[in-house]
Amino acid sequence: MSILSDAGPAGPAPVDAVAAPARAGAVRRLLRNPVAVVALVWLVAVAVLALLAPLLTSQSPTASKITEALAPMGGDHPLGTDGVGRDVWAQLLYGARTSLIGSLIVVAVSLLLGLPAGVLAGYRRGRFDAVASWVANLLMALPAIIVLLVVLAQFGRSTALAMAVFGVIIAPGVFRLVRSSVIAVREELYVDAARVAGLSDARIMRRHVLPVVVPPTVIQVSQLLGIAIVIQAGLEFLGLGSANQASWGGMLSDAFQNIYAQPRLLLWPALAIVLTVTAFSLLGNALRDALGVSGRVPRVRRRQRTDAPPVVAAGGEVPAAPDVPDALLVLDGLRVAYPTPEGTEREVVHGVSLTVRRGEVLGLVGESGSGKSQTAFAVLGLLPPQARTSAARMTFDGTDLRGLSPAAMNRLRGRRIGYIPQEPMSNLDPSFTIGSQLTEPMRHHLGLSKDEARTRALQLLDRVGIPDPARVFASYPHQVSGGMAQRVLIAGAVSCDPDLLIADEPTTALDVTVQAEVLDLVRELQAERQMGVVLVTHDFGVVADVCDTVAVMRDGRIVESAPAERLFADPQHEYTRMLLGSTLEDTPARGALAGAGLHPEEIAPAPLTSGGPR
Ligand SMILES: Nc1ncnc2c1ncn2[C@@H]1O[C@H](COP(=O)(O)OP(=O)(O)OP(=O)(O)O)[C@@H](O)[C@H]1O
Repeated sequence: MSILSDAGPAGPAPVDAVAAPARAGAVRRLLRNPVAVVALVWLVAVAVLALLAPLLTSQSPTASKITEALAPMGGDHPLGTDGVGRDVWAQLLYGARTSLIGSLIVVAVSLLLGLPAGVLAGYRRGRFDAVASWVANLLMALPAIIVLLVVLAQFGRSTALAMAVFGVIIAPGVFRLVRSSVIAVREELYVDAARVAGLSDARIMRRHVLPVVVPPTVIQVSQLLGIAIVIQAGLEFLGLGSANQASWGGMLSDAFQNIYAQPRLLLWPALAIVLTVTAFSLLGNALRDALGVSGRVPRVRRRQRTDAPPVVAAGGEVPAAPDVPDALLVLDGLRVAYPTPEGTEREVVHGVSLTVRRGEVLGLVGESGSGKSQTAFAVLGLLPPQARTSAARMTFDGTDLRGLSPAAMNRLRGRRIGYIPQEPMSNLDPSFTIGSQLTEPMRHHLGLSKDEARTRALQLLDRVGIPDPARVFASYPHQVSGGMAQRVLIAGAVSCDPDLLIADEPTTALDVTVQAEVLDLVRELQAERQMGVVLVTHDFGVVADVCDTVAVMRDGRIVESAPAERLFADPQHEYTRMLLGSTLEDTPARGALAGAGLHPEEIAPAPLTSGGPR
């Protein structure tokens, strides 16, 4: 086997030169930002003053003494008294409590409603998403202040109640943010890779989805805290807060009534509100910088391609999969269809039948859009939720894959069915080291301890030709080359000794010099472990190199399937001949090659004209 050198197509992995992942050191970066530090100091000071209020003043914030109204600063009243003789310092301290508790109620309620609903709607989609989005839109359409006035009129003047209701009203903001973050991340290939590795939804959520959702949510929370303080002060200014509770809004209201007699009364609550709200806002901005969140929803991946012309389903008999005694994978009449905006369905796989035996490499070949990946994803149970799949038979080692529960499918994927994707980089989560991504499925499926999984991962990295396994184990995906990342994914795909390997154009995204080495590796591992392999490709050169049998797909159908040598020597279908012709357009005609007794491996690898990297 030829071993890939440390230098991939992009040169040696520049481990020291690359930036640390956004997650690591976020707190350090935050604390290095002077604006964030000032904002934090102010907010902590307000919280401490609010907490220690009873120790910092002996005055009651609500006891009015009309004889001491508008008293100047000094003596028992360091900041003087208001229009009805209440101590301003005590009101400021206890008012901070009211403001902070009120804004915490808003955030707690909005997170409690928006966060789980957003995660569930974004991850599961379907009916729950439709209903939750509808409710969110409805709530957003309600005029918040009118709703608050109605609730307070109905249930009495309670700041806590008003803030809880306000939390419900702004929960759709949290819901939408979380939902769109989850949708974006669930479309990422590395989440599919985690699913293929057999990780449960809960684990994928904890490991891959939540880390993406948390940073924007934390930023939104800091903004919400500021907004809640303003809203609360507004309600209290209007006299809608609790009468027996000191508040900054109530202080403002009193100050306005005495603006000519004692204008300084306006100063303290105004300063407290403005500085606290500004601090929350600045902290939010600093958090965004520290966490490296752009505020932009990450790009949705490109699996949902609809660029191919519509396939018109034609009649015709679908050849049934022959009964093969040692068959590992049997597909009989597999169909995949998608709903169209017009309310009809568009079938993209029209009754595909094929069989893969143990130890056999089947090449699934055809032009772009011919349905190769849809067929492979149907076996893996990874089609988008809107896809409708049916088949007369779809078995893996005797297990019926149709209607298998998600938990049972998870147990198969990763453990008994491995998957090598087409784009190595997008299939590795950038926030975790390669080691942790390799060991997780082994610990989950094989029950290995952390150390055992590490040892096995290092052996696998060595086996797939990575020269410095320990370094790559500790690296993040962006610290290795594309060729090495693909080797890592191959190591991951075979890590639990699967019986079937599905490789979806595993070399398309790689430099041409690395392609042959990766194919060699797949072939070697297949032979060592006697795995059945489905190799999706648009490249007859790859087929000639690696495959035992070939199924040629066109417009969602298999038009010809035969042992590789026979197919190259004597293609039966006109389309196969056309594809071979386009592959070999600069070489002698196929008949001449066959006539000259050439072996398929002597055919120069060349991509089909219509194929290409995604
Ligand atoms: N989510 C989807 N909704 C609707 N149609 C889809 C969706 N995903 C794929 N298709 C359609 O299914 C057809 C087959 O796509 P598939 O990805 O299987 O092709 P392919 O042969 O693997 O092509 P490539 O070599 O480019 O990967 C295409 O016409 C594509 O537009």
